[in-house]
Amino acid sequence: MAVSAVRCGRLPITPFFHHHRHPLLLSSGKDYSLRRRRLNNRGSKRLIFSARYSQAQDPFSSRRLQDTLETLPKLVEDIVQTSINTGPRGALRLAQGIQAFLGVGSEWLADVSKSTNSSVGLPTQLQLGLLSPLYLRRLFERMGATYIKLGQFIASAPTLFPPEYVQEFQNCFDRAPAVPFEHIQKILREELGRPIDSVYEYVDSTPIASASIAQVHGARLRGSHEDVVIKVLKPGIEDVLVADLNFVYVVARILEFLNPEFSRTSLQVGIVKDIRESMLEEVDFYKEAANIESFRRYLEAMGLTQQATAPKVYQYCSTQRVLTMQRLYGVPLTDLDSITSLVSNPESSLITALNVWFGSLLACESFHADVHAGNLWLLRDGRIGFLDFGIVGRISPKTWAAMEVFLASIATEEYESMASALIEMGATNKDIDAEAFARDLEKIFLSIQDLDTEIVVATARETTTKATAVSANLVVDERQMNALFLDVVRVSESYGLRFPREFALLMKQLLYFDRYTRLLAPSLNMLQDQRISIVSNRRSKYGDGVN
Ligand SMILES: Nc1ncnc2c1ncn2[C@@H]1O[C@H](COP(=O)(O)OP(=O)(O)OP(=O)(O)O)[C@@H](O)[C@H]1O
Repeated sequence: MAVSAVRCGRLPITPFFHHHRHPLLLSSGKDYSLRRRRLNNRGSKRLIFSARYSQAQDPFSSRRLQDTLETLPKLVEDIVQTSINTGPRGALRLAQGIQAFLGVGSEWLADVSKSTNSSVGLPTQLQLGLLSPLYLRRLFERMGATYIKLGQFIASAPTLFPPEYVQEFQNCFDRAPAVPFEHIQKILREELGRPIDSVYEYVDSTPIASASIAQVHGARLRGSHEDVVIKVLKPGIEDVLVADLNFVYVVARILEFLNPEFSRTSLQVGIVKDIRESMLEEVDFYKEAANIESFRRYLEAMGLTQQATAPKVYQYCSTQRVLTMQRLYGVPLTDLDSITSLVSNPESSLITALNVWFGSLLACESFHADVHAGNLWLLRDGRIGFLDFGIVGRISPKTWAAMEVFLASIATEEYESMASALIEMGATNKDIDAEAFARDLEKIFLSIQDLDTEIVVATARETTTKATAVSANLVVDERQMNALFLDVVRVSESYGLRFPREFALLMKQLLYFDRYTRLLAPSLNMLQDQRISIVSNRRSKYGDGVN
């Protein structure tokens, strides 16, 4: 089926939240586009929810204050112990931190002086100083590895952080200056325990990529002459991580001390533990290698190796700090021009990628939780390539079953089942008024009509019949869609629900996929298309499911 779409100022897009109240079916062959812009002021036009927000107890009531003071000695002891563990690397990191702080501080001052020259007052962004989402994000980028990951974690955890921060941190990019090649060579020699040229015919001195944690170089294996890439952990990164994670831990402890409500919002146990674990996993390439291998086993077991692949890992030249893997050749799935030169039907490549990924949610021990544009490729041989298994998630069948109902309910606009699916997923010990919850969810989705919307008309030609069907979709832009999702989370939380991290990881992933869909298959509705099996029918066939 050939698909083309009318561009309406932006890229032709199809919504993930397809709103079927609005489809506009037109007579065949006639392209039509309509742009609809309505007042879009979500800040002032807040929805009124019937939920009761639980009143946090005053943290400084006399009883509470007494309790809090009793925990002070433990806090001081913890902080002292953590500082001792951090050692001299703490001082070095502090110096780097001050440098980053001064850098972003001077950017802020420059912006303030520009604003004070204008007649309009100081924007809120500037009033908040370095704590505003924008400057904090810039500060994090300058602070490197831990903070960039922390920033990306904030972006992927709308259940835990304020929406303005979640949105701003979606722009938190992980690029870092390359480490000189001599340092990389030294690490390779030490890790391999033998001369580099006994393992590789050559290693390209110019890196393919350099991020905060690792650097990637192209190479060729001696003997088999296979093309590989070597991912090398940057020198000293573990020290930086230990110092930073300890610092984050201390901050969390202090926050918890000042406001014990934090412990209930799982800041302490949840966030810090999660960041600590997932970051420490990312600096252990044995873990990444194991994730890749498990994904390859899944492809093998499901007979999907003709459709998709992940790079083969060469164990004999991989260690905790060096990962040697098969070099894949292809283009990122978002590079439309290159993709159309490789395949005639980008839509079917996208459908394959979606099916393989959805299939892995339960059939594989872990799912790839970071399939952003750079990590999902269309290979020269037409297969889909999955890269970078540093961040993975694990989902229980119970959560996924509820997630399936939730996704289906978005498509069918059944708010009762949406409410019960969310209740099923979110941990709570309260009794929830499911009906009121469903009504509040409905309000959110009805509010989609207040968004800056656009109708995209797609013509889809059935190649066999040559008939042309024209359909239209109401679309919302990505940020607004995030806002919509955040509204769902916020109203759910107002009913006392707390979602597991995997819920946020899944939603983030769906938003990435939505972006690919808009680009490659504008008339495809990911949640409704029969060719995409979101509802896992393969679950029982491969025994490695997680419980
Ligand atoms: N097997 C491979 N074949 C070809 N290129 C690769 C391969 N693995 C990595 N690369 C290249 O190196 C880049 C960075 O690799 P990878 O994503 O694994 O590292 P990272 O440090 O985790 O980066 P990020 O977190 O930004 O994705 C990829 O975007 C890709 O261009």
